[in-house]
Amino acid sequence: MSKIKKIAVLTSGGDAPGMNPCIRAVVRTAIYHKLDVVGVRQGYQGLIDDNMYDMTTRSVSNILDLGGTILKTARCLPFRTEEGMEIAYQNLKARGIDALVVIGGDGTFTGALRFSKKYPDIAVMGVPGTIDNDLCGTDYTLGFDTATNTVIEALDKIRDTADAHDRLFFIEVMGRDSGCIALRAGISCGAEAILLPEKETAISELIEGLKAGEHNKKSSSIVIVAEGDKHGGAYDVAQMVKQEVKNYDVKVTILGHLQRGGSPSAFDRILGSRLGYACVIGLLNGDTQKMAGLKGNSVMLTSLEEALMVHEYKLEEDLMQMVEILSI
Ligand SMILES: Nc1ncnc2c1ncn2[C@@H]1O[C@H](COP(=O)(O)OP(=O)(O)OP(=O)(O)O)[C@@H](O)[C@H]1O
Ligand SMILES: O=P(O)(O)OC[C@H]1O[C@](O)(CO)[C@@H](O)[C@@H]1O
Ligand SMILES: [Mg+2]
Repeated sequence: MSKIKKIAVLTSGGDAPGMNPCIRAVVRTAIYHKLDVVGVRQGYQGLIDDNMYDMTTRSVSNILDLGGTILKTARCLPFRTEEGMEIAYQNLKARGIDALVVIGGDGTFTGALRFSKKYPDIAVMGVPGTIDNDLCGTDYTLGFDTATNTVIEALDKIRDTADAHDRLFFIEVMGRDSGCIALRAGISCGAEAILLPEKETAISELIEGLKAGEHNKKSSSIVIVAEGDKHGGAYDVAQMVKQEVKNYDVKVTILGHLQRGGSPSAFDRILGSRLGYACVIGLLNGDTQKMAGLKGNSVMLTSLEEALMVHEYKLEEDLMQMVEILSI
């Protein structure tokens, strides 16, 4: 028999499509199992400000198709301090909350793990909610599929105009520390080259590849630059390449925050529902400091420590090689 009686749920870090279906699943699974549920507004900031409200089954009606997060989110500096964590803990205790579900990325999990080690009497479970797909223990994070599809839609449009004008485009996509969107979107759109934060590409190699494309009578070329690439952003890379590929008219597009918005894809709605459900069942079974993730087609629980290990295995070397071959 579970000791948990009241759980709080929050979304933290960058918003990601699929967070709302996940909140819905957490709330309804908990209520079905006779738990009380509290929604925390603005991530960890809401814990510190005691900005929380009681949720009912109707609090999450008709939100499956909404992007963003009905609970709002934030990047909260005070939660990184011991004092901030203590205030958050006291606010949770005052409300009789004995478990916390956090939906967010690696930063959110780092905070959750620290908090849980300091205050183990509050059980903590995580759902990987970030467009970055930079967590271990899950093949996909919530929002990655929708964001990648959003990028693909934009890239297809850019290819039209690039082709019409015989231009070389440098497109910057999100991923401060993660090249997952860049790689998947690049394969989907036939990018000529992809620059990732996890793997340094020599500018000389990039130029050589673009010149080979020119030689092979390519009319347009697209280079995807993940924002965390070591050479800087797309503007910096374009500047370095420009002098060397004189025949191309060079343009730069930064896709920016449009990548985080929009209605979640079917994949993200289903993933959010499954992972939110699994977190509550985990809490009922006495689990804590774990993340619910998808491996193959199975939902699995992984320790938060393991979830935070390096994600580079998601950028398979053979895929990078394939990009080179398929773009000749
Ligand atoms: N070391 C830490 N200790 C305590 N809290 C932390 C720590 N790192 C991050 N956090 C908390 O988690 C929040 C979210 O982290 P971050 O801004 O890195 O986003 P994220 O969860 O990684 O999501 P995304 O990368 O998708 O935007 C931070 O604003 C902060 O409140
Ligand atoms: O502008 P913000 O909200 O700080 O978010 C930017 C960061 O968030 C992410 O999009 C993840 O949500 C990163 O890829 C990016 O670097
Ligand atoms: Mg992150």
